Amino acid sequence: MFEKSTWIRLPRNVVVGHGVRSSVVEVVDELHLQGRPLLVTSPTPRAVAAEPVAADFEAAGIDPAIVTIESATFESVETVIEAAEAEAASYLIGVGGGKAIDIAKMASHHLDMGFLSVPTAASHDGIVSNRGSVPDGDTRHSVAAEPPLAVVADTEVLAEAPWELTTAGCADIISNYTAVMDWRLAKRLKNVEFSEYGAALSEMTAEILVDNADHVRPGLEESAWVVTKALMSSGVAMSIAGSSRPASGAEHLFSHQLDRLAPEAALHGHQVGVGSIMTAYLHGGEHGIWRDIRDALDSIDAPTTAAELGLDDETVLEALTTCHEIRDRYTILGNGMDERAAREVATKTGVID
Ligand SMILES: NC(=O)C1=CN([C@@H]2O[C@H](COP(=O)(O)OP(=O)(O)OC[C@H]3O[C@@H](n4cnc5c(N)ncnc54)[C@H](OP(=O)(O)O)[C@@H]3O)[C@@H](O)[C@H]2O)C=CC1
Ligand SMILES: O=C(CO)COP(=O)(O)O
Ligand SMILES: [Zn+2]
Repeated sequence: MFEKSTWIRLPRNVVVGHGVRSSVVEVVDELHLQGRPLLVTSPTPRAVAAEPVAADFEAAGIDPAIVTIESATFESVETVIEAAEAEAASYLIGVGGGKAIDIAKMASHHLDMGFLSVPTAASHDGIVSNRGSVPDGDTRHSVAAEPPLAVVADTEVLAEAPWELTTAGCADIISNYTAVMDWRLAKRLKNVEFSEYGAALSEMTAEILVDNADHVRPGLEESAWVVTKALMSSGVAMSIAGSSRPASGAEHLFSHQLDRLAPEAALHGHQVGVGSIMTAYLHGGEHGIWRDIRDALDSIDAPTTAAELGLDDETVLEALTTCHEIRDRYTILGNGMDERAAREVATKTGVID
């Protein structure tokens, strides 16, 4: 008897383009959302986009509330839940980078409320996904969360953000190559659930971005357009898979461990990009695709070495040898890397000297 079932949750409206920030109120209206919005933001995005969006709501006769969070933690999720209750909010709007959007997504899941995603940086592929990712003690799991009802991605805002945020988004997409390699390996060795559609979409997204790398240049609004479309596509791959597997393998374990060992040293996307160079080497050896990944990162100005991440060699090696413990996700790292093997892969790929 056939007993499979799946439930793919995706946004109803995705609005991308020049100046669309001013469409947030219209998008809310189109979704028939009633009552008071709570804008969930972080310090810089508050000034860049949350306050202008709040002003648009006021002009439309709607009184919005705003809460600012500083970090991607469960305490921040709690802060937002309390603010939503205290302010009698009816729905949430995450305005910011990955931190603000993840926290809004997770709080709205807990509150059983709708949420909109308004990215201010093309820096991560959680813009559309129904996963939230925050550290939990010594571990980190991406948890099921509310997918956005709608996404409003203003390329003018995204293009004005610091360039390294956009290159971080590119690197988060380029890392899909190794994430899918790890996923296939885990399917073969551990029989983990695998989605051909999720994997194919994730790989195709990385392919299209790399093919369009010439259009990803500082000062070009078109860069924000190209990268944001890729970030959305990667998020849809995660929603199809019902897991972050299409976009998160050992290179993400490496980055999550760096977040613990050297908090705020580098952006999420940049860390996973460097991780991806090394895990591609572990998958394919000298003649694998690690050089293609390094060159693709280099071509869009993303870091390819520990020094460019602002990290010392020992921190990179510690992360490589311990990151398999951070979550129960089988990858090319297996039960962990030997220290000399870690030094060899990091040296051969030029990540450390
Ligand atoms: N759920 C998912 O599927 C995914 C989740 N993630 C998560 O997303 C996070 C990484 O996202 P990322 O965006 O790099 O992290 P942040 O949200 O921390 O943003 C990075 C930096 O950019 C700043 N910033 C954001 N927008 C602008 C702007 N327009 N102008 C100037 N500065 C700006 C932020 O300012 P400020 O400090 O003031 O906030 C912050 O300093 C991680 O927590 C990661 O785990 C990543 C991928 C997928
Ligand atoms: O960053 C992500 C995908 O790019 C989310 O993955 P995690 O499940 O590792 O948090
Ligand atoms: Zn990521």
